[in-house]
Amino acid sequence: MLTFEHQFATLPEPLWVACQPTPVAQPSLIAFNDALAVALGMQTRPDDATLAQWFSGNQLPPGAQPRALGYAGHQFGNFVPQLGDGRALLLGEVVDQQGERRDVQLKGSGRTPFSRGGDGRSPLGPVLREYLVSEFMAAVGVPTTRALAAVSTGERVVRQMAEPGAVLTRVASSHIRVGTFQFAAVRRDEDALKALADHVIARHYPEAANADDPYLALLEAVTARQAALVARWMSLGFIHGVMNTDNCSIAGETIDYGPCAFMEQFDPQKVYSSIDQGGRYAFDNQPGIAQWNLARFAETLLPLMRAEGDAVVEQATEVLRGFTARFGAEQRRLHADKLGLAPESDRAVALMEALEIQMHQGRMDMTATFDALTHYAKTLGAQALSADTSAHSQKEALLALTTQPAGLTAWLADWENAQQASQQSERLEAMRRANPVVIPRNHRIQEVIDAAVEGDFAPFHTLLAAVTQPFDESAEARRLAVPATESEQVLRTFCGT
Ligand SMILES: Nc1ncnc2c1ncn2[C@@H]1O[C@H](COP(=O)(O)OP(=O)(O)OP(=O)(O)O)[C@@H](O)[C@H]1O
Repeated sequence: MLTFEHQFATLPEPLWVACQPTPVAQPSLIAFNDALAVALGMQTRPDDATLAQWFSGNQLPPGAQPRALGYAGHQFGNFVPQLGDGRALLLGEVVDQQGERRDVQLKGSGRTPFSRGGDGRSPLGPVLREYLVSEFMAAVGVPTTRALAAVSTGERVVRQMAEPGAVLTRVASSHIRVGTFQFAAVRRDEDALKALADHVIARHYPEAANADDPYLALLEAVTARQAALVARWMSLGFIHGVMNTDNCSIAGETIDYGPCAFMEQFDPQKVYSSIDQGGRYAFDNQPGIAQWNLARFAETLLPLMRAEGDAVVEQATEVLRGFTARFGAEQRRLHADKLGLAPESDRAVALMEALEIQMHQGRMDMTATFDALTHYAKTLGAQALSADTSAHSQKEALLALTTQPAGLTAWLADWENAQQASQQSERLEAMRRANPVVIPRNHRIQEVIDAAVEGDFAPFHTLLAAVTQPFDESAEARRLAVPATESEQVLRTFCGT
């Protein structure tokens, strides 16, 4: 059993509202994440029917006290003072086997006081997308919310057309966002704001409590986590798609997988989301947007900070400026890993910039490029040891990915040079782990959703197995790793609300 606690209930009530889920017609379990359930402390697994009842919201798991959390947010730069959990309910918190607190939340469980005009529901497609992508992120070590369960409701939800409905159970270090702070700040409720900040410090950043100014230290800690997070996204070609302040997690986890996508052909200005018409959340804009979101966070904290007047603004600005250096340091480390270079290599950044130009000009698939480069590095290492001759064919495989082989050949010569000093097996291992074979490609997700809408969940389970073993080199993994052909490409993603 999961033992639910309610630390959030100690926060003042404008920040949350008690609310019950709305039962669904015919809950049926699509997926349950047994490994995560065990990590959360579930010792015996209830049967599927019970899990379907619990994780559709039809019956509450023992101890759960559902709450909708309030939050505000800048959406595409425009401030909305009240958003909140319009289709989600926090069941409670559990302490996992590591002693960490985790929120367990239903998403798609019916209307709440924050629903505005919405129906409180979620279509099946976005539930499967979030399940697949968040579990992939966890498998490659990117901080993320997790998927515990997906349940179909037996009801239809009406969007562009009627679609099957589903409920996702999501687990997070917490669901507190920059928007949660904005919600308290816009009400000028300093007590709620302070209670929230103290709660976050106690839960996520206890070391900040001992700083001269705990709230400045909180800003610094959240800035560090966001910088590290966005660097990880960039290293995988991940485009979040809707980096509003209400989707900027205070715990530094990826949250809200609505219109997200992994870039295939490398393009720094790539946008998938149909609602991101101005390209605000394009691939290369993501670090700057994260910093912008953190500035909105800083604004909410100013009244709590110790210094006053210009001094407090200067201090906060200095911390925000630090984002760039933190992001850069993390990115350098990740670049070195992706290229199979020693972490201290000063050539990683220049080589990566040059490779990005090659990938862009040569219309190269980003994931396939790094996968092929990893293979090539391995054969080069083997060649040095045993005169292996497959390096030639690995190089050919890499060159087959580009429309500009001359440019890539020249780049490879520079890279091989830099590589020579770094051929130890642990470097190759780090390179492999920085470069997954399988990612949840957009067209594969779409295939899974199309089959699931017709009642066939087998493709979902196949893809889930592959993306949660993303470094696997099996034939099935290789099949799912193949980039979309031109006709298969998914050019636009949708919020899925
Ligand atoms: N079908 C719906 N019914 C009611 N409210 C909704 C619905 N879809 C979205 N919302 C609300 O609209 C706002 C923005 O939606 P958005 O898609 O960013 O969030 P979400 O995907 O529902 O939630 P999260 O950020 O927790 O993953 C949120 O307040 C959300 O609760």
